[in-house]
Amino acid sequence: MGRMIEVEDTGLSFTSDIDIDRMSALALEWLELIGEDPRREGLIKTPDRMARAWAFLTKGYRESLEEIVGGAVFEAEGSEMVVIKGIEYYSMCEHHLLPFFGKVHIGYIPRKKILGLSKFGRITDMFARRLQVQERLSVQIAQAIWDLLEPVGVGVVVEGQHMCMMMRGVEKQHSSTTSSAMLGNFREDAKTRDEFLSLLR
Ligand SMILES: Nc1nc2c(ncn2[C@@H]2O[C@H](COP(=O)(O)OP(=O)(O)OP(=O)(O)O)[C@@H](O)[C@H]2O)c(=O)[nH]1
Ligand SMILES: [Zn+2]
Repeated sequence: MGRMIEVEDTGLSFTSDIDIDRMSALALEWLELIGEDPRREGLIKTPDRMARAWAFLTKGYRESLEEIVGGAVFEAEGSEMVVIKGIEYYSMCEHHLLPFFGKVHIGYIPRKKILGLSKFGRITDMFARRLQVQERLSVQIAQAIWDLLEPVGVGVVVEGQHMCMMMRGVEKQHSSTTSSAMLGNFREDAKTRDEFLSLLR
Protein backbone atom coordinates (compact mmCIF):
# COMPACT_ATOMS: atom_id res chain seq x y z
CA MET A 1 0.00 0.00 0.00
CA GLY A 2 1.17 3.51 -0.75
CA ARG A 3 1.95 6.33 1.55
CA MET A 4 -0.97 8.65 2.41
CA ILE A 5 -0.49 12.15 1.03
CA GLU A 6 -2.41 15.21 2.19
CA VAL A 7 -3.10 17.79 -0.48
CA GLU A 8 -2.75 21.26 0.99
CA ASP A 9 -5.92 23.32 1.37
CA THR A 10 -8.15 20.79 -0.36
CA GLY A 11 -8.90 18.33 2.41
CA LEU A 12 -8.02 15.61 -0.10
CA SER A 13 -5.73 12.74 0.60
CA PHE A 14 -4.72 9.79 -1.52
CA THR A 15 -2.23 6.97 -1.65
CA SER A 16 0.90 7.59 -3.64
CA ASP A 17 1.10 4.13 -5.19
CA ILE A 18 -1.74 2.31 -6.85
CA ASP A 19 -2.52 -1.14 -5.51
CA ILE A 20 -3.25 -2.84 -8.86
CA ASP A 21 -4.11 -6.20 -7.26
CA ARG A 22 -6.67 -4.74 -4.94
CA MET A 23 -8.22 -2.58 -7.68
CA SER A 24 -8.35 -5.61 -9.91
CA ALA A 25 -10.17 -7.64 -7.22
CA LEU A 26 -12.72 -4.83 -6.90
CA ALA A 27 -13.12 -4.66 -10.67
CA LEU A 28 -13.87 -8.40 -10.75
CA GLU A 29 -16.58 -7.91 -8.16
CA TRP A 30 -17.88 -4.94 -10.15
CA LEU A 31 -18.23 -7.14 -13.23
CA GLU A 32 -20.22 -9.67 -11.21
CA LEU A 33 -22.47 -6.95 -9.85
CA ILE A 34 -23.35 -5.60 -13.31
CA GLY A 35 -24.49 -9.13 -14.20
CA GLU A 36 -21.43 -10.39 -16.06
CA ASP A 37 -19.41 -13.56 -15.65
CA PRO A 38 -15.86 -12.34 -14.97
CA ARG A 39 -14.57 -15.85 -15.68
CA ARG A 40 -15.73 -16.00 -19.28
CA GLU A 41 -12.96 -15.92 -21.83
CA GLY A 42 -13.34 -12.31 -22.98
CA LEU A 43 -13.30 -10.94 -19.45
CA ILE A 44 -10.49 -12.95 -17.86
CA LYS A 45 -7.95 -10.15 -18.14
CA THR A 46 -10.44 -7.30 -17.84
CA PRO A 47 -10.12 -6.60 -14.09
CA ASP A 48 -6.37 -6.24 -14.44
CA ARG A 49 -6.75 -4.08 -17.56
CA MET A 50 -9.32 -1.95 -15.78
CA ALA A 51 -7.02 -1.42 -12.79
CA ARG A 52 -4.16 -0.40 -15.07
CA ALA A 53 -6.38 1.89 -17.13
CA TRP A 54 -7.57 3.61 -13.96
CA ALA A 55 -4.01 3.93 -12.70
CA PHE A 56 -3.28 5.87 -15.90
CA LEU A 57 -6.49 7.90 -15.85
CA THR A 58 -5.71 9.08 -12.31
CA LYS A 59 -1.95 9.39 -12.61
CA GLY A 60 -2.16 13.10 -11.86
CA TYR A 61 -2.57 12.23 -8.17
CA ARG A 62 0.91 10.79 -8.24
CA GLU A 63 2.59 13.71 -9.98
CA SER A 64 3.76 17.06 -8.69
CA LEU A 65 4.29 20.38 -10.39
CA GLU A 66 7.98 20.45 -9.45
CA GLU A 67 8.51 17.04 -10.99
CA ILE A 68 6.77 17.69 -14.32
CA VAL A 69 8.11 21.20 -14.85
CA GLY A 70 11.66 20.25 -13.93
CA GLY A 71 14.02 23.03 -14.90
CA ALA A 72 11.91 24.49 -17.69
CA VAL A 73 11.30 27.89 -16.10
CA PHE A 74 13.47 30.41 -17.94
CA GLU A 75 14.41 34.01 -17.32
CA ALA A 76 13.17 36.31 -20.08
CA GLU A 77 12.77 39.93 -21.05
CA GLY A 78 9.59 41.37 -22.47
CA SER A 79 6.03 41.36 -21.36
CA GLU A 80 3.95 40.45 -24.38
CA MET A 81 1.08 38.04 -24.11
CA VAL A 82 1.80 34.38 -24.84
CA VAL A 83 -1.15 32.20 -25.87
CA ILE A 84 -1.16 28.41 -26.13
CA LYS A 85 -4.37 27.23 -27.76
CA GLY A 86 -6.13 23.92 -28.21
CA ILE A 87 -4.40 21.70 -25.65
CA GLU A 88 -6.56 18.58 -25.65
CA TYR A 89 -7.39 16.87 -22.38
CA TYR A 90 -9.33 13.90 -21.09
CA SER A 91 -10.59 13.90 -17.53
CA MET A 92 -13.09 12.04 -15.35
CA CYS A 93 -15.99 13.80 -13.68
CA GLU A 94 -15.98 13.33 -9.96
CA HIS A 95 -19.74 12.81 -9.82
CA HIS A 96 -20.12 9.83 -12.12
CA LEU A 97 -16.57 8.79 -12.92
CA LEU A 98 -17.38 9.22 -16.60
CA PRO A 99 -15.11 11.03 -19.04
CA PHE A 100 -15.26 14.65 -19.95
CA PHE A 101 -12.88 16.03 -22.54
CA GLY A 102 -12.12 19.00 -24.70
CA LYS A 103 -9.56 21.74 -25.07
CA VAL A 104 -7.66 24.07 -22.80
CA HIS A 105 -6.45 27.51 -23.90
CA ILE A 106 -3.88 29.34 -21.82
CA GLY A 107 -2.62 32.90 -22.01
CA TYR A 108 -0.19 34.75 -19.79
CA ILE A 109 1.89 37.89 -19.66
CA PRO A 110 5.35 37.11 -18.28
CA ARG A 111 6.99 39.33 -15.71
CA LYS A 112 10.49 37.84 -15.60
CA LYS A 113 9.89 34.15 -16.11
CA ILE A 114 8.63 32.09 -19.04
CA LEU A 115 7.81 28.39 -19.15
CA GLY A 116 8.87 25.70 -21.64
CA LEU A 117 5.93 25.37 -24.03
CA SER A 118 5.43 21.63 -23.60
CA LYS A 119 4.92 22.16 -19.88
CA PHE A 120 1.53 23.79 -20.44
CA GLY A 121 0.31 20.48 -21.83
CA ARG A 122 1.93 18.58 -18.96
CA ILE A 123 0.35 20.85 -16.35
CA THR A 124 -3.03 20.43 -18.05
CA ASP A 125 -2.67 16.64 -17.95
CA MET A 126 -1.51 16.54 -14.36
CA PHE A 127 -4.77 18.14 -13.23
CA ALA A 128 -6.97 16.47 -15.86
CA ARG A 129 -5.77 13.00 -14.83
CA ARG A 130 -7.61 13.27 -11.53
CA LEU A 131 -11.29 13.22 -10.64
CA GLN A 132 -12.46 16.69 -11.58
CA VAL A 133 -15.14 19.23 -12.22
CA GLN A 134 -14.37 21.43 -15.18
CA GLU A 135 -14.42 24.64 -13.14
CA ARG A 136 -11.77 23.37 -10.73
CA LEU A 137 -9.63 22.11 -13.61
CA SER A 138 -9.61 25.67 -15.02
CA VAL A 139 -8.69 27.24 -11.68
CA GLN A 140 -5.97 24.72 -10.84
CA ILE A 141 -4.20 25.22 -14.18
CA ALA A 142 -4.33 29.01 -13.81
CA GLN A 143 -3.15 28.88 -10.20
CA ALA A 144 -0.25 26.56 -11.03
CA ILE A 145 1.01 28.93 -13.73
CA TRP A 146 0.53 31.88 -11.39
CA ASP A 147 2.57 30.20 -8.65
CA LEU A 148 5.30 28.99 -10.99
CA LEU A 149 5.90 32.12 -13.06
CA GLU A 150 4.56 35.00 -10.96
CA PRO A 151 3.33 36.56 -14.22
CA VAL A 152 1.55 39.88 -14.71
CA GLY A 153 -1.57 37.89 -15.47
CA VAL A 154 -2.83 34.51 -16.57
CA GLY A 155 -6.04 33.34 -18.20
CA VAL A 156 -7.30 29.82 -18.76
CA VAL A 157 -10.34 28.84 -20.82
CA VAL A 158 -11.53 25.24 -20.79
CA GLU A 159 -14.07 23.77 -23.18
CA GLY A 160 -15.61 20.43 -22.32
CA GLN A 161 -18.10 17.80 -23.31
CA HIS A 162 -19.30 15.58 -20.52
CA MET A 163 -20.17 11.95 -21.18
CA CYS A 164 -22.34 11.92 -18.04
CA MET A 165 -24.59 14.42 -19.82
CA MET A 166 -24.46 12.58 -23.16
CA MET A 167 -24.60 8.84 -22.47
CA ARG A 168 -26.91 9.05 -19.48
CA GLY A 169 -28.84 11.54 -17.37
CA VAL A 170 -30.04 14.50 -19.38
CA GLU A 171 -28.70 12.94 -22.67
CA LYS A 172 -27.80 16.19 -24.41
CA GLN A 173 -25.45 15.43 -27.29
CA HIS A 174 -24.62 18.89 -28.55
CA SER A 175 -24.11 21.04 -25.50
CA SER A 176 -20.65 22.09 -24.49
CA THR A 177 -19.40 23.91 -21.43
CA THR A 178 -16.88 26.72 -21.30
CA SER A 179 -15.26 27.66 -18.01
CA SER A 180 -12.50 30.11 -17.29
CA ALA A 181 -10.12 31.33 -14.62
CA MET A 182 -8.45 34.74 -14.80
CA LEU A 183 -5.76 36.00 -12.43
CA GLY A 184 -3.76 39.23 -12.16
CA ASN A 185 -4.39 41.74 -14.94
CA PHE A 186 -6.43 39.19 -16.91
CA ARG A 187 -8.94 39.52 -14.09
CA GLU A 188 -8.59 43.23 -13.38
CA ASP A 189 -8.08 44.70 -16.84
CA ALA A 190 -10.91 44.19 -19.35
CA LYS A 191 -8.66 45.17 -22.27
CA THR A 192 -6.10 42.47 -21.50
CA ARG A 193 -8.84 39.88 -21.01
CA ASP A 194 -10.46 40.93 -24.31
CA GLU A 195 -7.14 40.65 -26.14
CA PHE A 196 -6.74 37.11 -24.80
CA LEU A 197 -10.32 36.12 -25.67
CA SER A 198 -10.04 37.63 -29.15
CA LEU A 199 -6.91 35.53 -29.81
CA LEU A 200 -8.99 32.44 -29.03
CA ARG A 201 -11.55 33.18 -31.74
N1 LIG B 1 -20.48 22.21 -12.42
C1 LIG B 1 -20.16 21.00 -12.90
N2 LIG B 1 -21.07 20.03 -12.87
C2 LIG B 1 -20.73 18.83 -13.38
C3 LIG B 1 -19.49 18.55 -13.94
N3 LIG B 1 -19.50 17.26 -14.35
C4 LIG B 1 -20.71 16.76 -14.05
N4 LIG B 1 -21.48 17.70 -13.45
C5 LIG B 1 -22.87 17.70 -12.95
O1 LIG B 1 -22.94 17.24 -11.61
C6 LIG B 1 -24.32 17.12 -11.32
C7 LIG B 1 -24.58 16.03 -10.32
O2 LIG B 1 -25.96 16.14 -10.04
P1 LIG B 1 -26.81 15.10 -9.20
O3 LIG B 1 -28.26 15.50 -9.31
O4 LIG B 1 -26.22 14.93 -7.85
O5 LIG B 1 -26.53 13.73 -9.98
P2 LIG B 1 -27.46 12.99 -11.04
O6 LIG B 1 -28.77 12.60 -10.43
O7 LIG B 1 -26.66 11.87 -11.62
O8 LIG B 1 -27.72 14.14 -12.11
P3 LIG B 1 -28.07 14.05 -13.66
O9 LIG B 1 -26.76 14.04 -14.40
O10 LIG B 1 -28.85 15.30 -13.94
O11 LIG B 1 -28.84 12.79 -13.89
C8 LIG B 1 -25.01 16.93 -12.66
O12 LIG B 1 -25.79 18.08 -12.90
C9 LIG B 1 -23.85 16.84 -13.65
O13 LIG B 1 -24.18 17.35 -14.93
C10 LIG B 1 -18.54 19.62 -13.95
O14 LIG B 1 -17.41 19.49 -14.42
N5 LIG B 1 -18.92 20.81 -13.44
ZN1 LIG C 1 -20.62 13.52 -14.26
